[in-house]
Formats: sequence, structure tokens, C-alpha cells
Amino acid sequence: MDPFRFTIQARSGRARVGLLTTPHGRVETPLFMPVGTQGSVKGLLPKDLKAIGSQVLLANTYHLLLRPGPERVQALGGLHRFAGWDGPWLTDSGGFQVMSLGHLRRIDEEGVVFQSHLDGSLIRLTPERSIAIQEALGADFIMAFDECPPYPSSPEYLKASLERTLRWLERSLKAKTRPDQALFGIAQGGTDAGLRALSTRETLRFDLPGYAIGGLAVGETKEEMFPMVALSTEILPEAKPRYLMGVGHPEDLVAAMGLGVDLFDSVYPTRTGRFGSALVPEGRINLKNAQYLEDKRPLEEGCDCYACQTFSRAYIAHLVRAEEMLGGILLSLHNLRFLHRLTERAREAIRQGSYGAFAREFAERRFGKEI
Ligand SMILES: CNc1nc2c(CCNCc3ccccc3)c3nc(N)[nH]c(=O)c3cc2[nH]1
Repeated sequence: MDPFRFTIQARSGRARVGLLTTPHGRVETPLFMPVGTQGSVKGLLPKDLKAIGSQVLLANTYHLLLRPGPERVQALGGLHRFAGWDGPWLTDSGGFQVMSLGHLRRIDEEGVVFQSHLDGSLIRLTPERSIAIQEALGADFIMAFDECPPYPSSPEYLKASLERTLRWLERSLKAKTRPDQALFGIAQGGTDAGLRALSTRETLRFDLPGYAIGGLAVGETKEEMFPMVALSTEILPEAKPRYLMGVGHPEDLVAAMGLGVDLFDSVYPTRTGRFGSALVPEGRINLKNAQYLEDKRPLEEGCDCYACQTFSRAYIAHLVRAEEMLGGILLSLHNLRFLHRLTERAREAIRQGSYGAFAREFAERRFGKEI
């Protein structure tokens, strides 16, 4: 039986609820995946991630290659045992981090050469090596080695890059040996509709268990990004999961779920939490702001997370000002719970056939009035 079955349970417009089976349990989509770059979601215990509804965690080939090294993780039982998370893991293929960490030295047909951000040593990543690393790490979902072109890029560069990414996809697939891992292809093409369609169609020529929409959320405007998401989900097959990479603002999740996206990841909720901000239905509140020092209310009325059930905004504002670790920990916990509750409510609305009303209510609270 297929270890990665995906079945659609309900639809509402283009939004859908899916059930995704993995060797480490079944998960319900749409879902948000917390990012654990170095094998840990910063400041949060796996048991607390489970308690707030996290289903799939993300780790990164680039970072784990540099430290502690894939051989060590494999010798210690693979990511699930090593990092104490027995639910599904997804690893990104490392290309994006090389571009975004700005240590890229060269990119050619073979792969990329970059400088380690830890000790400056030169490291080569190729499709074959990326797959070998992801196999050693042992994630359930692994990503093809791709190039995420910088924004903006010329149509000429976008075209040459997406064609190379397709050749790298073929090499990634050929290098794969483990049947218990699902390889996702990543479509590129930037914000050029013709190239986006071309890349998505060519990626589909490979029969894969899921497809990622790459090359977006790299600085383009929402007005440029969302037509590409809509175009992608029109082309991508209904029966396979769609993963929009790097998208994590609440309003963007609501819009993209409405366009039929199933999987999301972003450092936003945990990073903005560490920087002192809480996600709330109206948007975001920054607890560094003095107005919260006497505010007895929870971060968000009605939130069931430990931070909202136990502490006031005043206390968390104090922790943030005092630079106490607990401040960032509580805000990260709340922000992830906020996104998991958002996707839980979205799945419920889809089951009720009322996703449109859900999205409108969300937008009314988010954009209807100032905080
Ligand atoms: C933020 N915007 C954005 N992120 C993108 C990513 C990374 C997704 N996040 C994975 C991650 C895993 C662990 C730790 C940190 C991040 C991409 N990854 C690949 N492979 N290809 C993309 O086109 C691509 C495009 C993106 N845009």
C-alpha cells in the first residue's frame, strides 16, 4: 500500500480538507509546519508542540549538513529519534538557504558551491548530495534540489534557472533510494505567468507524491505572488498535496488555503515571537510597547494556549523588556498555536462548505479596524 496516500475529505470552493498518510502517522491538511532549522523549533519542547497541534516539523539540509552532519544524525537513529519528534518530518533540500544566507560562491550545472556560515569552508551541494543527506536525516518528506531565483530576475534568467531546476529534479529522483520517503518536486518560474505555467507543467511530467510551489515569498508583492499561486493550483493535480514554501502570515494562509494550497511553512510565527510580537486576530501586537505593561488581558481572548491561559500581556511585556527567555518561548508557543487554530478552523469551515464566509470573517477582523 502506498505509504503516502492523500485523500480529499471535503471541499468548499477550491479549498479542500485532505488526509495525508505518512510512515509516521496521518495528518490533516491544510496544515502549518513549524520550522526547526537545526532540528529544533527554537525554545519549544516537542511535547509542547504536540500539545498545541503541530503535526509536521521542518528541518534543513544546509544547516544539518554543517552541524552536526547527516552521518551523526543517521548514526543516532535519524531525525525522529535524534530530535524527539515521532510525527512526520519534512526537510528542505538546502538550495534556498544557500541563496538566502548569501554565502553562495558559484552555481553551475553540477550544483552550487558555497561558504559555510560557520567556518567559511567551501561546501558543494548537488542534487545527488542533497538527496543523500536527506536520506541520512530520515525525514518523511524530502525536497528535490532546486534553485530559487532571486527576486527580481530577468525572464531570461528565470527560464534558464527553471530548466536547470528540472534537470536537477530528474537527478534528484534518480538519486533517491528509500521507498519510505516522499520526494516533492518544486515548481519555479518566478512571477512570470508563462514561465510559472511552463515550470509547473514540466514538473508534473514527473509522477511524484506531492508538489511544492517554490520561488515565491522572496520579496515580490502580494499582488504578484497570489496570481502565481492561483495559476499553480489550477495546473497542479487535485489528487496530490500542494506545498507553498515559506508562506506563513495568517492572512496569506487564509488566501492560499482558499486557492487550494495544503501545506505551509514559515519562520514568521517563531521569529516574530522571539522578537516580542504576538499574533492576534486583528494582526500583531508588539509587547515591547509600553501600553501593555498594565494590560491584564491574555495575549488573545479565547486562545486556549498555555501562555494565554496562564499569563497576562503585562507579565509577557515584562519578560520581553527584561530579555527573559520565557518571553520569546511563550510568544512562540502562542503564535504557533494561533496558526494551528487558524488551520483547524479553516478545516472545519471547509467541512461545513462555508470557507468563503470563514475567509470573509477573518478578513473583517484582520483588516476591519485598527488595533
Ligand atoms: C520565506 N520565503 C520562502 N522560503 C522558501 C523556501 C524555504 C522554505 N522553508 C524551508 C525551511 C526549512 C527549514 C528551515 C528554514 C526554512 C524555498 N525552498 C526551496 N527549496 N525552494 C524554494 O523555491 C523556496 C522558496 C521560498 N520562499
